Amino acid sequence: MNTAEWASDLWRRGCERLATELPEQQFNTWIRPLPPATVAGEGADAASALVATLKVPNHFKRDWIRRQYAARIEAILTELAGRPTRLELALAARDASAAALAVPTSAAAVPQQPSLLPPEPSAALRPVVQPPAAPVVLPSQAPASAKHRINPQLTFDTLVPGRANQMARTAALHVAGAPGITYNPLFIYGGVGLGKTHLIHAVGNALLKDRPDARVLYLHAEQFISDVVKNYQRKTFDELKAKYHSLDLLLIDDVQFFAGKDRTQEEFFNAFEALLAKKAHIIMTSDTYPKGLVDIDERLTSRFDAGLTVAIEPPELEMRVAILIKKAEAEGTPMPEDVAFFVAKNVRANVRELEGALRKVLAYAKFSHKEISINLAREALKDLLSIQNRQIGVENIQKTVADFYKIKVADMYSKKRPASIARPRQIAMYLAKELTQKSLPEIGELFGGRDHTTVLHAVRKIGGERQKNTELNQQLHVLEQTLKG
Ligand SMILES: Nc1ncnc2c1ncn2[C@@H]1O[C@H](COP(=O)(O)OP(=O)(O)OP(=O)(O)O)[C@@H](O)[C@H]1O
Repeated sequence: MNTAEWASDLWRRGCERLATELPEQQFNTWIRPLPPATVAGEGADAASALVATLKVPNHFKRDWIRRQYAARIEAILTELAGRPTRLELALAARDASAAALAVPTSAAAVPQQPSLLPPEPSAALRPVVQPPAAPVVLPSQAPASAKHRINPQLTFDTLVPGRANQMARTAALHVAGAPGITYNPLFIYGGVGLGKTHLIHAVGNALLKDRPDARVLYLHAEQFISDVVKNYQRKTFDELKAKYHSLDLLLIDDVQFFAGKDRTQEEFFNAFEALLAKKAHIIMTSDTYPKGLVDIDERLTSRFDAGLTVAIEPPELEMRVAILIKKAEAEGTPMPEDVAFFVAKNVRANVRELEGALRKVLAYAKFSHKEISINLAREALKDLLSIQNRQIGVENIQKTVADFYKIKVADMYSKKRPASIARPRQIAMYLAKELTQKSLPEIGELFGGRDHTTVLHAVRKIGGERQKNTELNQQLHVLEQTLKG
């Protein structure tokens, strides 16, 4: 096993272990999306420490992972490697290997001997948990190597509409009907499993239905990165250009993966400009809004934001019910509404989890030869429900929010009023109201004997601000997901 394989294997095993230790939700939110880890020091003196470097896309995630998981990751890697292993969390572009890359400032400035350049830092180590394999579609004119299918199941018809995806769906429908005109680029962001990939496939499918000869390409950002690396190594820049610059519609998933990949960003910038100039449409997805992206060149992020940026939120109860009913029907096993409500009330995080729960219920009904009922669903989802039903306590909310904003838990009960303390306290009150059954006076009591009107004020203030302030909204999502763990 060579060094890269050894490091990759170590990280893979570390992830497997973490996946068994952490609630699925936390693993999926914090560990699964991480780009590749590199490990330095292996193979040297067996007593010396290894340094595992994980690249994280922004300060926010770095701080959270450092506080919540770094010690455990270090302990696991130390055990698996049999050597002390220190964890470093690097903002993608600032680590040494990325900084060492010479980056051409324009396509014309590409070095004459690109093979002398090292590949993108992550090229040697693939992420352990890959993003879902990305189907690609190109019509007949496309280079043969890139001919694959877009997923025909992911259409507007199979996408359940709701408040959570209303804006994004409307914008996507608009683009599908008249690509290249308005909302270009369309930037869709939101948490894991909320339907971003589904939505952009739906645009591709719709356009191809109208115009079967349209050149449509769907790909995950990781594939773009490896395409750039491959073409640089082979010096086939024309192929790269031919593939991307000639499209009518480019659908690119998870652009946060471009963080720190300067050469990739350069090529994407070129493709982006070429496509917009010829009125081809670009739709991107990401886990955060353009200004929240870190280590992506500002000239790119400002362009990302120049068309329309829309969020997809976690689905509300009615939408979750509708999704369950529709998907059960598609499986040929209708789900009674009361059962759908029961499942939807208990599985709240995202659509992917909802699908997982549905699969369990359907399989349970099939193998036990029983009708689908609430009792059957309760039995089928026993493990999941025991986790969900773990009460979220106000104390846990106070601790999580205090950790997150780096204040003392004691400040949650104190009378201190500086904004750096008062605001996290208001956020904790808001979450306490949202995530627990406690009344306003009870919450006030748990926050150092405050009056219920103070709690009400905080709940209204944070609730109102979250509608307008994307950064706050994002932070609240992260806190909610972590607390629901
Ligand atoms: N509104 C919806 N109606 C029907 N199915 C949905 C809806 N939203 C999501 N899904 C389904 O949920 C699953 C997860 O969705 P998808 O892969 O599109 O999420 P995502 O936001 O791209 O997540 P990630 O960032 O983790 O890739 C898919 O099977 C998708 O078809």
